[in-house]
Amino acid sequence: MKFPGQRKHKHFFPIEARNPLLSELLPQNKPVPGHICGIDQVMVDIEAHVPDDFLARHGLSKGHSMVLEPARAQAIYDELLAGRLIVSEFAGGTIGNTLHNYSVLADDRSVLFGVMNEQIRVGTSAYRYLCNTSSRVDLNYLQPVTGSIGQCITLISADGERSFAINKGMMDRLAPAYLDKEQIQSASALVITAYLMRCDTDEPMQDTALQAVTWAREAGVPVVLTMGTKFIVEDRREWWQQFIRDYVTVVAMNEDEALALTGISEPLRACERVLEWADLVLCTAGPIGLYLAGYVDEAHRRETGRELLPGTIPEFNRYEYSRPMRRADCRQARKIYTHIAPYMGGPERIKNTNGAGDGALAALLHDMAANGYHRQNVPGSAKHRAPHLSYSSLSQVSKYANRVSFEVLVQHSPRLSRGLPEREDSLEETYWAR
Ligand SMILES: Nc1ncnc2c1ncn2[C@@H]1O[C@H](COP(=O)(O)OP(=O)(O)OP(=O)(O)O)[C@@H](O)[C@H]1O
Ligand SMILES: Nc1nc2c(ncn2[C@@H]2O[C@H](CO)[C@@H](O)[C@H]2O)c(=O)[nH]1
Repeated sequence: MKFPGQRKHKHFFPIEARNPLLSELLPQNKPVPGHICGIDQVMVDIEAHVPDDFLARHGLSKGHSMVLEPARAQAIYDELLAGRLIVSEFAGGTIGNTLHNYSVLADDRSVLFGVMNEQIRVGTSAYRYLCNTSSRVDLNYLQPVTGSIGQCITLISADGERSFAINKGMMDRLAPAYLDKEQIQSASALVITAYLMRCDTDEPMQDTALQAVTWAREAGVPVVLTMGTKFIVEDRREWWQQFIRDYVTVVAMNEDEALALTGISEPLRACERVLEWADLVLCTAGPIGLYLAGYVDEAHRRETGRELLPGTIPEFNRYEYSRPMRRADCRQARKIYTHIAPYMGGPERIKNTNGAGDGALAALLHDMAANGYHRQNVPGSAKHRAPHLSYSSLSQVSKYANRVSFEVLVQHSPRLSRGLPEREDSLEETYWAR
């Protein structure tokens, strides 16, 4: 596994160096490998650039994701095709993107649970999906189906905002029998999306997701939930709050989803509320940057070296140099927060914002998985005197997450085509320099 973020040499993982002392301490000479698991509605993104009246004409809501009747989705597709407006067909799905980006950033294995066409012809959506997925994403557990994976018509407006119209195909047909308990219970994290819960009542996806989170919870594997779109949350706010209380360790959302979930529009206050139900919160806020919120035990808190920030919670970033912990692992839990403005003030030109949030989450997952990996391989390290959720501080993770979002904004697809530049050897120093 690569080190999360790009740091100076002194911070690099010692475990790859084959330290002879370490080899004696550990029964095995090879580092124990880690992995993360995710469940997704397997789909491709079919991207087209359209004026806003196109969305209005087709009854689509800007910025959101709607599942359409197949005939309606087909009509949109045909119109785009006739107008030669389709620019690409690329692997998508919010969890597929997150796992792919995780594998690219961490150079580590991730396991995707989902469906895949039993027979694949060159050039079809299923073929595109496989072509555009990192070889570090393990696709061996996919459930074969007769029928197609989903198609997500991704409509990009002039301002870079994206709206989704989905032709679901067989994407919600994933049955619990195609999960692997052992893989889930030995993972560093299980990632799911709220989208999984909007399947039809006769489709198994919701039950499958519930089975997976139950197994993860049983084994103490962090469950990471990304909210998807505000509409899913708005419809069942109480249900989601209870779901998070019951199963979820980390919530990832943008400020609209935060509002839908908590009724609070200010991201910091919304994060504070979500901390009543979960242990760690990532809230992206477009051009405002992003917030991370979590808990630390008073005995392990670390004060920031940056200036204290004003906000609805005054000096909220005071302990942002702390590494987050589960609330239940703290003797005296304290809420901690950090905020970071967009990397380098944001890109000069945003290609499209699709997947910027997924990118930030992949970075957070990388740091969490790195912590598990390090704990397994160097269990006696001072880093693990307390059970932290991440390897780095809240502040450092936010920089890394933001840096990855930036990389997604300046490229075309939500999936990273390569990792971050190796020579960016210190985030601290290069962070604000253009
Ligand atoms: N207009 C912008 N200018 C500068 N940075 C931006 C802009 N939009 C997004 N970002 C960066 O990308 C991150 C994530 O963006 P955003 O809040 O739009 O995610 P999202 O809505 O969850 O996206 P998606 O659902 O497509 O993955 C932000 O925290 C910020 O760092
Ligand atoms: N799993 C899933 N992903 C979606 C849905 N709608 C949009 N997305 C994905 O969200 C990604 C951006 O976050 C895009 O690449 C889309 O493929 C949905 O209903 N389910």
